[in-house]
Amino acid sequence: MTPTASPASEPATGAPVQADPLALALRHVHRAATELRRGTPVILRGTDTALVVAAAETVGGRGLADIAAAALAPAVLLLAPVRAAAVLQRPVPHAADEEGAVALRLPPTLLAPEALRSLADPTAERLLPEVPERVAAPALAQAAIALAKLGRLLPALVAAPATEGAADRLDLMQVAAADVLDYPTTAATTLARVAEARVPLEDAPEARIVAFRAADGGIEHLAILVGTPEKTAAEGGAPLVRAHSECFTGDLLGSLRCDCGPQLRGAIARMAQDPAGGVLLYLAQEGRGIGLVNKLRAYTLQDGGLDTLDANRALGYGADERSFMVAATMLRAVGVERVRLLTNNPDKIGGLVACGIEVLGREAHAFDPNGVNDRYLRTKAERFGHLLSG
Ligand SMILES: Nc1nc2c(ncn2[C@@H]2O[C@H](COP(=O)(O)OP(=O)(O)OP(=O)(O)O)[C@@H](O)[C@H]2O)c(=O)[nH]1
Ligand SMILES: [Zn+2]
Repeated sequence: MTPTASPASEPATGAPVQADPLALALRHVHRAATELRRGTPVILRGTDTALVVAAAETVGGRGLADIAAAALAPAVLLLAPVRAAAVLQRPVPHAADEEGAVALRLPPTLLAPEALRSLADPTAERLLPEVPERVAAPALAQAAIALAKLGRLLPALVAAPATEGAADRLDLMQVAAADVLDYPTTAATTLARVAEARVPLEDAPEARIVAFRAADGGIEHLAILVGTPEKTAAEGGAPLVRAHSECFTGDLLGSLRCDCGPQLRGAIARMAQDPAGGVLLYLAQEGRGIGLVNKLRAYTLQDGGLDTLDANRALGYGADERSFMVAATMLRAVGVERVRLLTNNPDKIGGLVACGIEVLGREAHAFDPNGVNDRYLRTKAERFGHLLSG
């Protein structure tokens, strides 16, 4: 740079360079989700409304004071329908839905960090001083629930319509509700290759790892290329592909609660034996997209009698929060668009096909129950429709 040149972010005229709008939207949403994780409120903006929200799981006295200072009307608690039904101790219409938000009035006894955590978390339930009453949900409630989920927090938020100028006055971050709702799709479409290396594996000496990062700067997804799948694809063939969602407990620690560890190692070994080679997509979608902390909570609920699907719903999450658009984008980036898919899950086939990947066939990928994961595997077959034979 010459001494007279403008900074790299500005052209010679001095006018600011227009940042990529998609990258900007992602960055805002990512920062807003991080604010919620810290217990700081953020302001969601619609076309003509604004909602100040904080996560019930993390908010403290300071955050609640900011909400009170920003609010046009008393704060309510937003919950996913299934969690709301549990708190109200009665069915709520559409409580089986995984979409939607229910609002509860927050009397002063419940507008306190401890009580809010009890309302949010079915694994931390204590006797509440009173049962709250249902009220109409404010505009943008659905985007608030979506933002908490993106932060891998319990989908439970303190919320109030915000006054004009509250963001500047209280130094709170603002984010467009539409950007929050579009985030998963936008993040998947901005994935880019950022690093690549040869990594010989015990079961697959010819392996390479390619790392992908979305424009939000969030956690990376990995593609493990075994053998020469790109060559197979270039010649019109279909390599083996597995879309494997991250499982810290199963993949890394050898947890017996699931079948992820054997599926991961088994897929790599199988690809190494296949002349067409393979691609294992290691997707940062821990716990079917609910995150590790919530998966541990789901395990606690499963030890109390719920199965894996109902445990997710009791936390306020859907049965499966994953999108396979990330997987499709990565496959396209490595030149593989026709695949033989290693899976038992028909939703993965449908998800990839919907994103333009041609699935020529399914290869069963089932391992025997281990004495601990028997119920988990049974639930996957009975309630998720997993196919357990070729
Ligand atoms: N929420 C939740 N997630 C779990 C539980 N057990 C395992 N998981 C997660 O489920 C994901 C495993 O899914 P996959 O093996 O990729 O896929 P699948 O849906 O079982 O389909 P397959 O391709 O047949 O294996 C990982 O992210 C695990 O962390 C559970 O009890 N609750
Ligand atoms: Zn697992």
